[in-house]
Amino acid sequence: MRLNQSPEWAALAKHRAELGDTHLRELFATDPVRAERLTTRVGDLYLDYSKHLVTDETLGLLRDLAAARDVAGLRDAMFRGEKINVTERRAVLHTALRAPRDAVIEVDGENVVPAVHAVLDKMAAFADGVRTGAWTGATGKRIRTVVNIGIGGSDLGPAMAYEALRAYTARDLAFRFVSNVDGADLHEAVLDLDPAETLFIVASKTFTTIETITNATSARSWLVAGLGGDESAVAKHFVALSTNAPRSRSSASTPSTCSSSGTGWAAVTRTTPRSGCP
Ligand SMILES: O=P(O)(O)OC[C@H]1O[C@](O)(CO)[C@@H](O)[C@@H]1O
Repeated sequence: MRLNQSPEWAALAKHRAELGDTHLRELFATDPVRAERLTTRVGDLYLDYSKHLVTDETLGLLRDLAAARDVAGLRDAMFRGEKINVTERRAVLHTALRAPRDAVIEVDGENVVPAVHAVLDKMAAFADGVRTGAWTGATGKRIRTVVNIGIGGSDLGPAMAYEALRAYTARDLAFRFVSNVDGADLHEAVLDLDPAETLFIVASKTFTTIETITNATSARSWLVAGLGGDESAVAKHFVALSTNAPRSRSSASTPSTCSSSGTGWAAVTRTTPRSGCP
């Protein structure tokens, strides 16, 4: 049964209609401790839903809906590593990405935490190299601008992380995000950049997304043209962020890029054509 056809959904919709034009001011006036009652702490997060149009009845109806859809059961299945992503038939282990090194999270009987940390370590080592200047562009110049090419979650995710952690970014590095397949987006993003100082991150979970591959291919042409036609320069200016290691390795835009062991954990790593994948 679809969510919006369930009796619990209908009860919520009816309740919403009954609330009508009730104003938050009325809810605060009739319940002076509302601000204390309808707030909670979860770890570092302070959640304040007192300023939403909710009453005790609303919360009860929401709980009924969650119970009817087995949210708690699915949450537990997620933590157990069961394949609750039914469209991709895979586990949804965002929890594993945040787990400490010594945690044990099993998928199909295998603890995935070491694989996650191996990828995180690789990503950190690469990022450190860019920040310190140990990783340079093909001409030996330091990387000054990082351009993320991706769409949907592969644009919003990196952009959100950048916005959230902006205060901690290296101030001698600039970051740009290209997602629109309209060539104007990439054109404007690289207009004032020196290819010798530019690193492209091609972010795509599947590495099959037409907009991203199109933009990456255009970026590659811009880079090679800007560096005097030197195709080998691509290896120092493109990395892939993907769960599809084979595809990202063979991509024309990131021919020298390796992902991790194909474990399904997103990886951003690279190598030179000479050294092969680590
Ligand atoms: O990361 P990918 O595989 O390039 O996909 C990009 C986006 O395209 C979608 O698959 C569909 O819009 C989104 O779910 C995803 O964020």
